Amino acid sequence: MSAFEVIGGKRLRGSITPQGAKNEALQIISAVLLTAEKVTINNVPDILDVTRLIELLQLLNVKVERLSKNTYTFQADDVNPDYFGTSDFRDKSSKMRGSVMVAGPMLARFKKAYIPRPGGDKIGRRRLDTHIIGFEKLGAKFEYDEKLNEFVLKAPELKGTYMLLDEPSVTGTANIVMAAVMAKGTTTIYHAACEPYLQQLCKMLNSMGARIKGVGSNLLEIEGVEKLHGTEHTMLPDMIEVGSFIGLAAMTQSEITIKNAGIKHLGIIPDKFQQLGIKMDFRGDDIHIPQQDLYEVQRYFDGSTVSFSDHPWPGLTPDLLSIILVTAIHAKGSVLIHQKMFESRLFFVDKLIDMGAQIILCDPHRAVVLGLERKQQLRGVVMSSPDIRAGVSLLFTALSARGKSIIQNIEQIHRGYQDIEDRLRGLGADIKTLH
Ligand SMILES: CC(=O)N[C@H]1[C@@H](OP(=O)(O)OP(=O)(O)OC[C@H]2O[C@@H](n3ccc(=O)[nH]c3=O)[C@H](O)[C@@H]2O)O[C@H](CO)[C@@H](O)[C@@H]1O
Ligand SMILES: C=C(OP(=O)(O)O)C(=O)O
Repeated sequence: MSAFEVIGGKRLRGSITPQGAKNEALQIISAVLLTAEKVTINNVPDILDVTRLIELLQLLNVKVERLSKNTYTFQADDVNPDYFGTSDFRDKSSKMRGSVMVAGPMLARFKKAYIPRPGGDKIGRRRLDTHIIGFEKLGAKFEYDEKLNEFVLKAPELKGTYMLLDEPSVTGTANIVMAAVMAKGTTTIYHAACEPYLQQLCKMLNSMGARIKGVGSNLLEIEGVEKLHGTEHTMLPDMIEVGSFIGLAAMTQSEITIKNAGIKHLGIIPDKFQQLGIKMDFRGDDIHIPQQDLYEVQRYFDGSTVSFSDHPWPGLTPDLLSIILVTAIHAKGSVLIHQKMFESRLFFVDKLIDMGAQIILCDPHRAVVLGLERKQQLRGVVMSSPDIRAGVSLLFTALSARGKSIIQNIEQIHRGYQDIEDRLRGLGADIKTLH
């Protein structure tokens, strides 16, 4: 297994361009199964989870052509649904969360779907109830195979209906939308997730002939159509990468410009980093972060301590809380980080404490960070990346620490960050891979 070796404490400088969005890519690439016609997708991030999903589609007999590093065409005109339900499919699905989203399109087009236990980050319970209940409401029958740990769904006919989701699950909403676009009649989904990932999925489906209204809200109305046709779609810049790079600039006291950041799709993300005291200028679609020796955390109007907690869109995405946590380590002031959705995403603070950070883990969901105000430096240590966002947070913390750090298990980071070593080196970081 490879590791990064990082010599920290250097200021970085330059420009960096975010990749196409990981979590959008997983939805969009699954959606190519909904038509027999050709679909062209631009700005596909070259990351492990995407490569694995594309491999899964190829095994389902989808024709895949790579036109350039980040542009692909897909044609699902001769799909082999028998690959579903094989042990190879189960094995490959268990390596990423995104695999769960081939179920919606398969159900819509081939009347049958298998959902083995998906992979993805081990960050707490990640139930699939919203997906399964949504499919059931559309008319699918399911069985759960306890031995194989797999849901088997059958739906000779999907029928539109009203549903109020138990929670606005991101992948769950995407799956139900994809199952509903060719169902008979109208499907109404209330309490739907509405992240930019979903807005982009709906936009793409509408350009394929679907009839989805309410895009961007938590009330979607989908009028079923007979069939969908081909299209061309371009992925948005990855908002989690944009947030990550803002944190990196501040932590390493660097001047960095994030090019083509997709500012209008970032929602509350820039405001949250501004609350940490980080200055930024918006120049067209670029975000310029000036070099700042110290940033001071704001307080609420009543003078109380600021807390950062996750919330479904348009609230703060849970995927940025680990980055916000490590960014707060060097700040002037204290913050509470409250990770509501996942119960195992904060344990990586152990390693940060080893490095010299002042953090109190109150319980699995809450941590208080007492900013060091640049009065103390962090020291490099050997650590292992537990999940994708904690991994990149540890990497950036290592770049802000004195001396050498080793970050093991970097496959977790490569799941979601394209060419991260080269891109950081382009900013002047001292980083190399140890094989
Ligand atoms: C491939 C992909 O797109 N993964 C993202 C997707 O995962 P994913 O779609 O798996 O996440 P879900 O939206 O289903 O929910 C994640 C967890 O949060 C809980 N939950 C969810 C909504 C809510 O209002 N309250 C609540 O507690 C769920 O029970 C679950 O345990 O969305 C997550 C939440 O933004 C992100 O962290 C993941 O990066
Ligand atoms: C939790 C994440 O990914 P996944 O859902 O693919 O595990 C993430 O992208 O932060």
